[in-house]
Amino acid sequence: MAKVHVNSDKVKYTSEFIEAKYDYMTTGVEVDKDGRYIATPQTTHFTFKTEQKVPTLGVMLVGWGGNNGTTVTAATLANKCNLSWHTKEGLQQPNYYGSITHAATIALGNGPAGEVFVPMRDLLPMVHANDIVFDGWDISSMNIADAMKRATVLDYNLQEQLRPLMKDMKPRPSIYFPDFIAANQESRADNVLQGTKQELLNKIRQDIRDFRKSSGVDKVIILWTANTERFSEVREGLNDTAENLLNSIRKNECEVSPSTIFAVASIQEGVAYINGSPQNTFVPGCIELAEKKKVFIGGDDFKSGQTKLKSVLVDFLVGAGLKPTSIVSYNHLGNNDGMNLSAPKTFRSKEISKSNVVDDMVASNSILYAEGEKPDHCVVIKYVPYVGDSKRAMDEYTSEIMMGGRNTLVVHNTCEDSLLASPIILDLVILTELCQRIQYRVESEPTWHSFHPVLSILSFLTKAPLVPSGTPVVNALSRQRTCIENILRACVGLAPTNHMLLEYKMETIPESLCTDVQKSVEGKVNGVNNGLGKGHLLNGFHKNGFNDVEVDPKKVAQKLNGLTDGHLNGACNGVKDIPADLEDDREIVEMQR
Ligand SMILES: NC(=O)c1ccc[n+]([C@@H]2O[C@H](COP(=O)([O-])OP(=O)(O)OC[C@H]3O[C@@H](n4cnc5c(N)ncnc54)[C@H](O)[C@@H]3O)[C@@H](O)[C@H]2O)c1
Ligand SMILES: O=P([O-])([O-])O[C@@H]1[C@@H](O)[C@H](O)[C@@H](O)[C@H](O)[C@@H]1O
Repeated sequence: MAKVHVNSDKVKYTSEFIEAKYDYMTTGVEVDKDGRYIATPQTTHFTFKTEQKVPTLGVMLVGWGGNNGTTVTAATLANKCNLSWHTKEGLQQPNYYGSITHAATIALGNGPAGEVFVPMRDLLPMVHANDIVFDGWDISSMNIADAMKRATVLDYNLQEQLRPLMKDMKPRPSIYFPDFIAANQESRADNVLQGTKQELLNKIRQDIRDFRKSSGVDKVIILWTANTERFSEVREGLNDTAENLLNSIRKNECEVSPSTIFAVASIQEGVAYINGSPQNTFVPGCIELAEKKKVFIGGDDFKSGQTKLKSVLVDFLVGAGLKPTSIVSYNHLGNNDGMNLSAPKTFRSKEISKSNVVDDMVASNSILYAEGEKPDHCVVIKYVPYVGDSKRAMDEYTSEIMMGGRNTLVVHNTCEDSLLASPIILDLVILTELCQRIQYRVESEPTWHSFHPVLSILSFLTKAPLVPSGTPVVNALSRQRTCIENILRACVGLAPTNHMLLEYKMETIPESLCTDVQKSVEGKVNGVNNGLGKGHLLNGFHKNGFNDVEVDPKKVAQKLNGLTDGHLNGACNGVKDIPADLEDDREIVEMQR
């Protein structure tokens, strides 16, 4: 049960559903014959319905034995068992930092003491990471405890505590086509299925059914965190339609990749599939199959570090009217992913996903950029074994500023790749599962609908967001996050967050916007012109040197105006003099202004 309860006649809570009426307000834009933008406000009346029951969730990772797969498994076990461990800095507690569904908050609204922030997960019932059951496949047979050791991501003291819990976790044999990943991966490929592509597809489907049965979970989601593959060729007759793709698998076509076979198997089993790597798993035929089967798919390529920062910095620069003209992104890392990316064909997949992330932001500002104009953008990735999973990203952003000026930002960003990717894996599967429990209808139509099978709400978590055909690709991180927040808010009938905070910007506040203390304090304090704006009261006097006055705004208002509790809770009424014992305080405030 979610902890936030919306008090509205438009929101109905039952044991089974949360049902919320929501007016979706947008703006239609047309350009008239004179070149003017004609903006027309539009309102669509939605009803959202969210199942309250949170299922038990099984997550099958392709590449389970890798750095990300072992780390996310270990992290959930450490949190679930509340394992702490000694490091040179002291005793470390487990946490889910980096996960927006476990460690991020949203601004719910305004209370007596100002804005109220609540955990994002408190809006709607969500799976907790502690409860996820992991399974999966790997071309390496190493058990997950030994693979965790191989990954050298987590502290030894923690690994030793986790070993008993993970040593019996064995990745299932997987599909291995050497041509799709770097040749340097062959040495670990001792856990490989044999057979035609159709036989492999059938085996993966069998694995999914076997896991669902043996684990007893209510739902399964499959996520690819195996090595980056080269791009598959997209060709008419091969994979351009669902039918052609299925025929190509039946005909054992060599150009069908392992990841696409996994995706097809997942979709055919009605299981959502997420691609954490940059390759084009979702060839057109695979997307069509997902659409036909109404199964969620999402991707591509976790947005974890260097690119995540890029989608913030470029958004800031362009949004501020500054013109990035050159972006150089270099990084080196020493994990197995880095070794796999040292091959040109697999690097190319990553180069594409890391390079397209600025396109939407650049295209949003025709003042700065002419049609088709883009900043120089270079991506370099080098394999340096010694640094392991601790990727070093170095970026240089050069921008044109006013009157021919230049600004250059240089960033050094040490990204512990798997510790940044693991919370993203959790958010991907938790948000996907939540979306499976959300339905909507428009106006009073009888039919309930689900989100489009291509789950573009996941864009915040991916470098190269997969979106429904013909819809916009948004990479700006702030917009992506606000999209998630506002969709969750809509599901409980709350208006989208807009950061306007009009309540705190007006000379007089409409009755409907006042909270009790604001009414009592604002009306009386401003009246005596002592400069004690609500900001002072609501932020606590102690910040302004009033150490002897309670921080609680209600008590402060009472003290300021000798008000009874009844006054504080009442409507705005006449201002009284400041009691003598606070007279001297007013002078301090005047000085502070
Ligand atoms: N911050 C990050 O770590 C980050 C960010 C974005 C994307 N990614 C992507 O996530 C993926 C995993 O990253 P990692 O650091 O865990 O890499 P990793 O090399 O440690 O793990 C990949 C695992 O996949 C296995 N594997 C390879 N081909 C397979 C197949 N066909 N079936 C099953 N298993 C297979 C390998 O044996 C290995 O254990 C990579 O594609 C990487 O590009 C990682
Ligand atoms: O997410 P991000 O930090 O921009 O990109 C990362 C790359 O810089 C890194 O080289 C690669 O190994 C990771 O898989 C990840 O893709």
